[in-house]
Amino acid sequence: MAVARELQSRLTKPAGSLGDLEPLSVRLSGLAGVCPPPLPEPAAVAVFAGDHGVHAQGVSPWPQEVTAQMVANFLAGGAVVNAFARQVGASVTVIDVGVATPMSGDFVAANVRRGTRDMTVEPALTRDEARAAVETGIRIAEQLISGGARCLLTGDMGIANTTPAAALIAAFTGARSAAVTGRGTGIDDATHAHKTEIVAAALALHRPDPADPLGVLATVGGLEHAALAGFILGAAAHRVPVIVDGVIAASGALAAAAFAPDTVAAMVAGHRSAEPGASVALAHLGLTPLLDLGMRLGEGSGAVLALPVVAAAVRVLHEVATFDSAGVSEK
Ligand SMILES: O=C(O)c1ccc[n+]([C@@H]2O[C@H](COP(=O)([O-])O)[C@@H](O)[C@H]2O)c1
Ligand SMILES: Cc1cc2nc[nH]c2cc1C
Repeated sequence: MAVARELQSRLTKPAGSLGDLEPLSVRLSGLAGVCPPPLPEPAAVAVFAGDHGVHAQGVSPWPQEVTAQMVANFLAGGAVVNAFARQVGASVTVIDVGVATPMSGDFVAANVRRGTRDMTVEPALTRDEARAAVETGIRIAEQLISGGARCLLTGDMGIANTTPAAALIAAFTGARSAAVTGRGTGIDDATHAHKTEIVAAALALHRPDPADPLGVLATVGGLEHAALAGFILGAAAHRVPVIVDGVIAASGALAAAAFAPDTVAAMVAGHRSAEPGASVALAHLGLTPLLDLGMRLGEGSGAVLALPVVAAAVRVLHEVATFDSAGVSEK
């Protein structure tokens, strides 16, 4: 990191003129243990899909079957994340960690159970189920890295999954339900008020202990949230940067940081999701999002859009001339 900072100071640009890209390039040098660090390519998106028992509480306007239908859409290449991934040259891998509807197709089959239990009634998962999903996330990260990926991007699909994301963010940050519960795919004021109460009720029922991340994931989390936590742990363990997408990924990132605080060093916040909990989570992690486009789609869409920004931050260290080499006068 010291070498990267010193190199940044000699490049042909005023110090600090690349804003957040400069500390990002320094951080990625530290992560890789070399300056300049490798370009973040090839890049691989992993979309973890799951369903949620809390859907029965009327927290999302969409039917649960949409999760499986969107998995088919990802596999056919027709979703937004596919279009964005083609734009930046990233691969897309889809993993079923907990979809309720039976499916066939070319996804990674790692279904732990067909949807979580309703967290307002009982723990969403057993500790063993949560652990299985975390381990799937680790395994997917390791497989993508051993296949050559030098940057991982988080993706998620799960109707109603912004509700457990809000509960996880409240549990790990101590924020109130009202500060982290948002409108998800788009709900009216009455449904939003109801969803905020559902999150508060689940937290009051389970009183999750933030020092026990597996317990938090099991009581108020989801299978894709747990898998995303593992995916981030796997990336960090291999010193590969992981671009965190929206609010679901941010809740998984909090779990990863609770398991192993050093993993934050591998995280890059791709964008600021419109979902309020995302900003609460990123602030808790000390991460500044690269993009702020008012997006709230998920699937990994915001992470994929941020990839060229991460690549550009690294490319500066590889290619930009120094004042000395280019014969440019210093101030
Ligand atoms: O990534 C985000 O910040 C984000 C914000 C709002 C919605 N989503 C996506 O929308 C779905 C969950 O929304 P909901 O309203 O059903 O909880 C799920 O498939 C997420 O990927 C994702
Ligand atoms: C259509 C649709 C696409 C999505 N992609 C991620 N979450 C989604 C939710 C819906 C409803």
